[in-house]
Amino acid sequence: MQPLLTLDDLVVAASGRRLVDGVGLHVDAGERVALVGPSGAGKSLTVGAVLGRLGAAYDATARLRLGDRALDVARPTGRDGLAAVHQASAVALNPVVAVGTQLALVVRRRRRCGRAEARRSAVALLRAVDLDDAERLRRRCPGELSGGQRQRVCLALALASRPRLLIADEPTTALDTVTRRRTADTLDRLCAQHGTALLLVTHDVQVARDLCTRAVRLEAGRVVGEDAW
Ligand SMILES: Nc1ncnc2c1ncn2[C@@H]1O[C@H](COP(=O)(O)OP(=O)(O)OP(=O)(O)O)[C@@H](O)[C@H]1O
Repeated sequence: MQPLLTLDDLVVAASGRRLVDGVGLHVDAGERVALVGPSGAGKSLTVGAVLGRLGAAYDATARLRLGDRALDVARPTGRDGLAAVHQASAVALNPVVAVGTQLALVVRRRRRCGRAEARRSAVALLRAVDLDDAERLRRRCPGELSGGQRQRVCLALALASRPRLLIADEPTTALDTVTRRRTADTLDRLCAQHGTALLLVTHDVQVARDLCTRAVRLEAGRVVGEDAW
């Protein structure tokens, strides 16, 4: 079977330095893979390249495929079926628009449905990420939510497009221990429910073990090993 995502020989350089050197990995449909390694190992640059979001400061080359599509690591186009959530996702929320409205917009873009249906879907998505009292919460702007609630809204936004692959870059790192556990459980349940594949960036081996079945280990910009459990 063809992997859902294949990355081969990723090289990322900036200011004349090779920061990522020949990284390769694959994720099968519905599979959950962790990208682990110490700070500075190249995890974020690797997923940035997969998302085509590295920006002009970097020179990046690789062979990258999503299903049968070849993608360019230097541009974010052609990523249908792929969604991302990261540690700082919450800052990308529009601070002056109610979170329910932001979600409904994504739903409408994807499904071309009416406003009422999009609003119902937005509430359902907020409930799906275990946000209590979704009906009331949808009317609030991001600043009126806690950090953990905002991170869940970001997860709901990522899942609103019904991705085949979710890339989660340290999605729980900024949260306290209890909220981290709850968010990891939600991620686990939602991926299982929808058969969504997961590429999880984490430096927390326990989170990797809880959520994934395989880990690719990075160090100093190179793959140094793989673990499966
Ligand atoms: N624009 C840049 N110029 C020079 N070095 C850079 C640049 N961007 C990133 N780096 C370096 O590239 C290396 C890999 O960075 P990356 O953010 O991918 O690490 P990471 O594994 O995600 O680390 P962390 O877990 O701390 O987020 C780091 O040593 C970082 O300092």
